Amino acid sequence: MRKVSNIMRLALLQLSLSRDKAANVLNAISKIEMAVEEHNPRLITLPECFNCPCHRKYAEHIPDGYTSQQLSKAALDNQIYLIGGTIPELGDNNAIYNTCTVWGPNGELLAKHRKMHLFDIDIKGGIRFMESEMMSAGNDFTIINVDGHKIGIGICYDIRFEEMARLYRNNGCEMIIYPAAFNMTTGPLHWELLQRARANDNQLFVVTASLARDHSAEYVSYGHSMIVDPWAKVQKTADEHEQILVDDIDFSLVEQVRQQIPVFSQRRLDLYSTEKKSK
Ligand SMILES: NC(=O)CC(=O)C(=O)O
Repeated sequence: MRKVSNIMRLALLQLSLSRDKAANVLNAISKIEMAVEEHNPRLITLPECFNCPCHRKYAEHIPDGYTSQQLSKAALDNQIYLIGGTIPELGDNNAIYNTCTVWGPNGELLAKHRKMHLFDIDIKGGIRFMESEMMSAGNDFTIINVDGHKIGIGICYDIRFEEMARLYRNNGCEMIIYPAAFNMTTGPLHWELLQRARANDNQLFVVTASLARDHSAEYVSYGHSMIVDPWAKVQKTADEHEQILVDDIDFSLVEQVRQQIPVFSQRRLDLYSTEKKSK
């Protein structure tokens, strides 16, 4: 697809999470409207688990469930591309997935990405989390095309897996978007580091949208939604509070860094490789 423009305006919505799922969806919709009215972005991204914790009791079918229908309408009403954070998806097999939906300006479901790497960690004196006790892992990579620009989708813990980002780069992506919610143990240590590492390794934009921090919540999110450019520079970042982060992406930076530091053509593929396996 022909590139319409090298500049794309993004809005990242760093949202608070209440205990009321419908109120969380309404909050997202009103922040989408606010972002569009004030900044006219082409693409808006919501955080991981933006409407509820990832539990079976909240799970919905996609695209027929309540949240999907609201996101579809919001994309259509506001004529935007919408990366719909994540919601717990009830799959046909009765399994639950942590799933990101992607909506086009006509309200159509362009893609859904099921978190591929489940967040199972046990840090002594820090956080223990076993996502696989509730959720199943997705098996598919997701690349969308917005105005001729290929964008890969990952979810939170997926960012730790360099091979996945590399595969997106190898398939032509200029950006990877991760709806996310790091925590107060790993956030200060790894949040920015991982984004800059993925951006640097693959010479593309890395974009994250996080939940806002709430110390009274069972899971305390780190916040700090971020845009990192292909030079691995933090282009823009939020603090920990609920907010709308807006900036223009200049995709010509991708080509610029790839030309000036041509690591991809300098790789020794005669000695090593990273390939997608067929199922
Ligand atoms: N919450 C996650 O999926 C990932 C995370 O917090 C981390 O990798 O650290």
